Amino acid sequence: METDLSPLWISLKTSLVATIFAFFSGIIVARWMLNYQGKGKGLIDGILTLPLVLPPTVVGFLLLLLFGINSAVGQLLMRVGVNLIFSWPATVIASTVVAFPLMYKTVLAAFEQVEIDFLNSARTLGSPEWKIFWQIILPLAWPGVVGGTILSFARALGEFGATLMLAGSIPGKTQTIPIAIFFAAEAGNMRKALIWVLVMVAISLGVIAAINSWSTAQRPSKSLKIKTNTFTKKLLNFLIFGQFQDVAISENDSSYQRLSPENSGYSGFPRSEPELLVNLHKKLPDFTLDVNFTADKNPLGLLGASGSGKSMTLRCIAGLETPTQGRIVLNKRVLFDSERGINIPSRQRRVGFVFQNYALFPHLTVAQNIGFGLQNFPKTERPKRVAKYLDMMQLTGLGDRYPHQLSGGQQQRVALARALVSEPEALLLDEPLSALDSYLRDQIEKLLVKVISRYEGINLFITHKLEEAYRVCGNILVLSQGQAIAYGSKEDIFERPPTYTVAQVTECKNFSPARLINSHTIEALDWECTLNVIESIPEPLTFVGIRAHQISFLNQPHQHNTFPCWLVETSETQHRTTVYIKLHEPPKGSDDYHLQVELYKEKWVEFKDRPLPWYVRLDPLQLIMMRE
Ligand SMILES: Nc1ncnc2c1ncn2[C@@H]1O[C@H](COP(=O)(O)OP(=O)(O)OP(=O)(O)O)[C@@H](O)[C@H]1O
Repeated sequence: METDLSPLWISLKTSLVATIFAFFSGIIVARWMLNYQGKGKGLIDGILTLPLVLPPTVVGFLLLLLFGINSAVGQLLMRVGVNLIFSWPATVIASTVVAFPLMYKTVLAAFEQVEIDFLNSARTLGSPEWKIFWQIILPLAWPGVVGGTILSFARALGEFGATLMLAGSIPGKTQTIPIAIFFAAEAGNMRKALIWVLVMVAISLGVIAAINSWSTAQRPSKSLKIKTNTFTKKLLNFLIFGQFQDVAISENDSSYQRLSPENSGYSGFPRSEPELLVNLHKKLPDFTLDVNFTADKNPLGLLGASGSGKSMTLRCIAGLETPTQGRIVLNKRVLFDSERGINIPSRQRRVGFVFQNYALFPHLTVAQNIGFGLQNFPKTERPKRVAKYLDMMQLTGLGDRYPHQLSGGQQQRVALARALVSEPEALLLDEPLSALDSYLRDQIEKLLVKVISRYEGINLFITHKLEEAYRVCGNILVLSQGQAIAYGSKEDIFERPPTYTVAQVTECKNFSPARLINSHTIEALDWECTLNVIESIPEPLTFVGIRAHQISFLNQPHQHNTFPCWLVETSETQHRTTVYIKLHEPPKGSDDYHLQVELYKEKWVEFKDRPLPWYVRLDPLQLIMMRE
């Protein structure tokens, strides 16, 4: 008996075409839903997912209502001579409708998994949203897209109820394998049904094997190790550098040596003194940011406790967050003005951003990462610029590696090169050294200081390390609970912090409430002493403080502001000892101390065995008088 193989071909043909439709529509709709923030998002998502949860016969019935000859669509199609019902296209429609939600849901989930910092990073590098989608979101979500495609194919292949209702069971025309199995079994032809069942099982096993192999391929992406094949790499080269072949990036390229701002093709860098004016008000549910400052060529360090609003300030300047009110002007260009309704998108701000976690694109090589921000530059110039910055950041020879093949320090330098390569007018660094160990930190900090000193734009630098801020920046802005509480040269901020909070943020350890006695004398209430002062006393005086390393011990009480003291306890780091002391009388316990003094170990070893009491001097020149 000759076997009619038409159900196999119809099934494969239908599933394939339905998968192609589901593939494109799923990606397009998922992309749209990713950005859609309007009303009814949940409802729209529910409607799009409905065919996944409804019984297929219900879907088939609804499709009949939509496309049947009595419906508006059916009537319209009839007028042009098309009757969809009980035709092969009807099998495709039914399969597409049931396969679509699987594609849409899987792809949307994959899109949502792409880290927001990758997208923000691409935005600050000047990429429009459609490029970000093609070059970042889609490649990173690709394993999910493939998984969704395989699932959609499997669902389309197994479709039965909706197809039967809309397309019927016409052998050689609309009869698919699942329908053939049903009718064979119903007619008592168990042998025929079994053969189709075995065919289905074989195809299903093939699909499961495909899903498994893709899940395995997807797993490395979690550790950001994306496998990129040669074709993908070339394609990305084409998208980024404008050429398919591997981009020759060599520091020996003579044309690279000739590159200078004058012949670089870029003419946008302002020749006048750079200036950034920031006046920001941003209201969040549990936090309000209110800062107002200017920055010039001198690097500005942003200091403040965790959650004080440092990152939010940088993100508003870069256009990654929108202030509720305010104005941001960079080199006379208004980037944001709430009153005039101006909000320049991030990609047009010409602001380079280095993220705390670097946000290097894991599927792009080092050269492609650095070249990502150069897509508006002439094609011939891009590799030369990349080579220049590879060299500047001591990354020569690493252009072809992927981020996961680099050390933390190398990744940091790539992030810096990527932010700088297009010569932005401002460079914003959000704790750029925080992920490095102390050895690398020192090395990269030196490089950073060198690079920043050559950089001609505005530089804002967030750090939690005071020494780092002191070494890298000329000016300091101190934030506390969303407010700028001090702003000035680093010397002023560190030597004369105006308030208790600024002194705390700049790591002053010793404080006492204080009261004015006369223009040269104050009383330190907690320390139970009277102190002579030299500097002018602020009004109203509330606190006096002194930094732990600026307190000295004497052998004899022979000067002003010298008091007998007793040792309470000590704590040690590898080079320094912190000594806790009680003034005027012996301590009653380990918490009973007035001051902490920091000494180099050698000095402490010299001193520690001397008989008590010792004498401690609070130098009038080192006293910090604060208002609050
Ligand atoms: N998208 C957001 N929605 C609501 N609140 C937010 C959002 N982003 C930040 N915040 C809040 O804004 C405040 C400031 O956050 P920000 O990240 O600027 O702090 P930070 O000073 O940079 O802290 P850290 O030093 O820990 O990075 C925090 O209280 C934070 O919870």
